[in-house]
Amino acid sequence: MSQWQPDSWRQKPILQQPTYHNQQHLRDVEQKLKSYPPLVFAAETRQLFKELGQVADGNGFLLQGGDCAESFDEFNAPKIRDTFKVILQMAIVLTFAGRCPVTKVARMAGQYAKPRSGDLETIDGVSLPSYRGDIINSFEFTEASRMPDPQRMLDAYHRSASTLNLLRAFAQGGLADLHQVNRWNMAFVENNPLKERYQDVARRIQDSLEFMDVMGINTNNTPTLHETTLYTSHEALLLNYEQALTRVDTLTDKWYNCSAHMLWIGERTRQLDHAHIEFFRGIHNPIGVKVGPSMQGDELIRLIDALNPDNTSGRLTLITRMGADNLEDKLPALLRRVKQEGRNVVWSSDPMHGNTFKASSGYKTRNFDAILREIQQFFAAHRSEGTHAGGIHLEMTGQHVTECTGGAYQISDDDLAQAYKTQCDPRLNADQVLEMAFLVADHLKVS
Ligand SMILES: O=C[C@H](O)[C@H](O)COP(=O)(O)O
Ligand SMILES: C=C(OP(=O)(O)O)C(=O)O
Repeated sequence: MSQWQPDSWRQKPILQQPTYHNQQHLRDVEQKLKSYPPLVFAAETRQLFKELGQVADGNGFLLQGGDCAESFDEFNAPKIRDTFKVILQMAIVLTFAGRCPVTKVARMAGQYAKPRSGDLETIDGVSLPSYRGDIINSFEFTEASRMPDPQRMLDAYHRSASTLNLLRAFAQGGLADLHQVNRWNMAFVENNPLKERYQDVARRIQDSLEFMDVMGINTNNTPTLHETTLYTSHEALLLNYEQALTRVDTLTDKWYNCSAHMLWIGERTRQLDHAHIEFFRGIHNPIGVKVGPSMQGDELIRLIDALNPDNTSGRLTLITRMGADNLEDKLPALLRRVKQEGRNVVWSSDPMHGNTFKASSGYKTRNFDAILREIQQFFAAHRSEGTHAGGIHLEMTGQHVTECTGGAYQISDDDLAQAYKTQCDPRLNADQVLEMAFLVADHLKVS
């Protein structure tokens, strides 16, 4: 195999990239980004690697979630805070139910590039380049807005830095206090139409916290009760940007992509002889790869070996996104094969991307029950194959959008128009995603 360099991907075929018209501008932006500070520190990514190693070995759970695509226009503190809060609320429920550590990884602070099914979008007979995420072009449907602009990489970098700064402040500065997080959960349950269903778990968490208080285990003497660690992640799709933020760690002399702690390769760009696999094989971060319903056992083993030749636990997370109607058919054989071949991976379920459809109202949506069904089948498949259902990966927001149908508030096709804000795929809203956590908790208890 030829020698890896941060730019060796440039010799390979590549999909889902923009065509920049001003190549000099592109080079200038790349040079500037290269001179900017890294967004994360390599030692932090090694800590995440270690935690994911425990998940791969069956001793933990990965909760990964956030926007489908972060947006430059919706870049504000309440939005960041609300998603942060809801991730913590979910994590407390899952930790309690699973009796195991939950590693929290946000799709935030860099989730700006989107692969698309088509290169063009057509509205009223006018065809323009598809929106590919704010790091590339703008959502507005005009010729100028849809033109890829390298400057946007710098804008994405600065927004990612600010987002990360606020997340770190929330994580260490008091907003992550477990008592506080539990109060939010109690309020969620109290107001939920299906509160009887969720009350029991919420009350038992409350009792545990009260018991710890009585025993003198409190925020004054136990940092884990008022601080947390939230890692960041995104799809490393736009390799010009990712390369510019890839640096040699001075402590280990190894290459790390310092744009986020964890990066993943999408379903559409994971061809073995293509650029994304080449780029990912050389970075030392923990990485993910999406696994859709077309994946075959032999191909999966080749993919695992290309990305994790040393078979290190924690390096590779396989994020399955089969669709609720396909999972039972497709996943068990892959679980069996990977187990037989002794490969160490984290198995995580993305129940969103295989369950998208167009509602009668015309909106692209997903239904709560299909999402839940895919997660239930994921747990069932792991139970029957004797493997570890290691995590979930959700497109979600802490805000009260109406993008996915169903849930306790029974969002219907006709309700979607009320607050449909996503620029790409539909997200579970704050209530739906918390309900999901309470329902997933039932599975963690028995798995
Ligand atoms: O998030 C994933 C993809 O970017 C998205 O599903 C593509 O959507 P499209 O099929 O509308 O292009
Ligand atoms: C594009 C995504 O998913 P997939 O590659 O699975 O379609 C995503 O998670 O944003």
